[in-house]
Amino acid sequence: MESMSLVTKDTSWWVFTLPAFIGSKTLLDGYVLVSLGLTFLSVGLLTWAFAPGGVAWKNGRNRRGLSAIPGPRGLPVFGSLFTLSRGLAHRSLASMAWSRANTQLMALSLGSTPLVVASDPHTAREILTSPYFADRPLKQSAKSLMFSRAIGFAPNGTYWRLLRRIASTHLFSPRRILAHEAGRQLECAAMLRNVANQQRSNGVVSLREHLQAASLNNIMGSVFGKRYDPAQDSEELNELRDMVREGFELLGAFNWSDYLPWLSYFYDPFRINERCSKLVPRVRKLVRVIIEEHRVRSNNNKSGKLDHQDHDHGDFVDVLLSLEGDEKIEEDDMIAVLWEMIFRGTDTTALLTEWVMAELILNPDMQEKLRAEIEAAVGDGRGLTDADLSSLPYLQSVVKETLRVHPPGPLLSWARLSTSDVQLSNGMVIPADTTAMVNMWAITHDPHVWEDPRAFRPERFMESQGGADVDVRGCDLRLAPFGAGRRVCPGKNLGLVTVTLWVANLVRHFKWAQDPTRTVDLGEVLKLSCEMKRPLHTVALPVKGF
Ligand code: HEM
Repeated sequence: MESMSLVTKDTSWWVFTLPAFIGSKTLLDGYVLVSLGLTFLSVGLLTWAFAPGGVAWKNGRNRRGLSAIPGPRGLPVFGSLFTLSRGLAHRSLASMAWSRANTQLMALSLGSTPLVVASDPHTAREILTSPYFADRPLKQSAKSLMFSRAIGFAPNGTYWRLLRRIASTHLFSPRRILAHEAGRQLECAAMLRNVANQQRSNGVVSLREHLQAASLNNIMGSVFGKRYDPAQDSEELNELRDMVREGFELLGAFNWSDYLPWLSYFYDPFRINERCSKLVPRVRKLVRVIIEEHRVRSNNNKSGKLDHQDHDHGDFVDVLLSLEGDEKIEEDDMIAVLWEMIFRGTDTTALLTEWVMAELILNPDMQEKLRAEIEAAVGDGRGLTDADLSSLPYLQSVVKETLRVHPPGPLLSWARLSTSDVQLSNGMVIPADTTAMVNMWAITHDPHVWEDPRAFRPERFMESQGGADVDVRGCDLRLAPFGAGRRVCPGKNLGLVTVTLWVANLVRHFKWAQDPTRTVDLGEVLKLSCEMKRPLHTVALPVKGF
């Protein structure tokens, strides 16, 4: 689709035609280089001087509606690339929007890419729910890693709708989430045991490693029907972990060439292309083996060797393999879809749980209150189930407040792309082929939207204490950490139920306190998601009776 050419189109033609055109044998001719440099500089300066929003908004692109879209000029040629390429972009963009009073919409240039950022709930809703913003710009790394064929980056069209429908019915529907409850419980029990062992032997617990292991195994269970035992499957597990880590790095890395395509000829500090092309065959190999195992099992099943309960409790691979007719998808597409699920499902769940636990360690009174609520609900010593979670309002409020203060995707992780001019209710028009971001962090930290936004106060969501009843799943844009509209996160219910169950069990079984040698630090680092800069180290004292 044409709009997808934003960062992927081939721009190499000029390297070969330009020398001939200006009568020189080589591009490295001194005269040519100086002329090119001067032309480049003048065009850069001219467009910069006359374009609010920066170079990518030249020719009045930001003035198509009744009101112009305001924004900083940024630097010639680069625009605001430096603001987004390092540090905490959500915070820099929020400060910029607040100081310029550009919260509704702010125009920026990322090299040659025009970008708008919404930092208020109303405009955010208009963008996220518009059918003309149902595409995403495609980063080079995502394309190289096959994500253009997976749900998150596939362009809005028949193929994407088919994938969404299959995933909603067979992976994320309430019935399927319930069917995988046993797996969640299993991972949770293993995590609690490992935490207890580490506390016993080391006197402290590095919680992140336990959360990441549980998260990966949990998603592997629902998607691939495969759970790893670290003692027995260490080789395959290490390979999988290594691939996931490499993929995260590649997708999360800021690739300058996405915005300045000409840079790719001489500047690729992270060796993104080279690393992607090494990773893809490894992914294919691993996923193909698992698909083949499923094929063999399914053939045996057809000949009556396996029982039928597999159909109900089957995993996502079984589902994809069973598709027929128009719904049948190619093996490479299947690999892309399955691979994406591991990516999306693993880090978000682990890092959100880590943020919740960090806040509970810093607020022991809240931790105590939560433990008391859980005990009152399941004091008879039985295990907590998914069904118990909805009747624990304080637990729900703690998770919501964490999503507000530490949204895992502060810029909603994946931007949107306009496929035609979009008229907003404030009179601004966002032109076609514009990348749009919603700064959810700015919204959840805006004092006009939330009272005392920097304070961690779960009570603000307790209806019994006059708090607000906010649905975080995309209905209320004051707090929409899973996005909204047709591209809202399809894994939101699975993510929420997993995090809530794990937090409840972690608090029920242990009293969590600061490790005096490494106190809790709420510093952030923004990669693919926003995680704690320093992994959480903590003391976990077993609660009597468990
Ligand atoms: C705490 C957990 C999670 C958070 C905070 C989160 C957040 C998000 C956000 C902000 C988006 C972009 C939404 C938009 O553009 O409006 C997204 C998309 C997506 N998420 Fe999640 N997510 C979580 C868990 C999961 C899980 C567990 C899965 C699957 C196993 C998943 C799969 C996806 C997919 C496939 C998309 C792309 C949807 C599309 O483009 O059509 N997410 N997520």
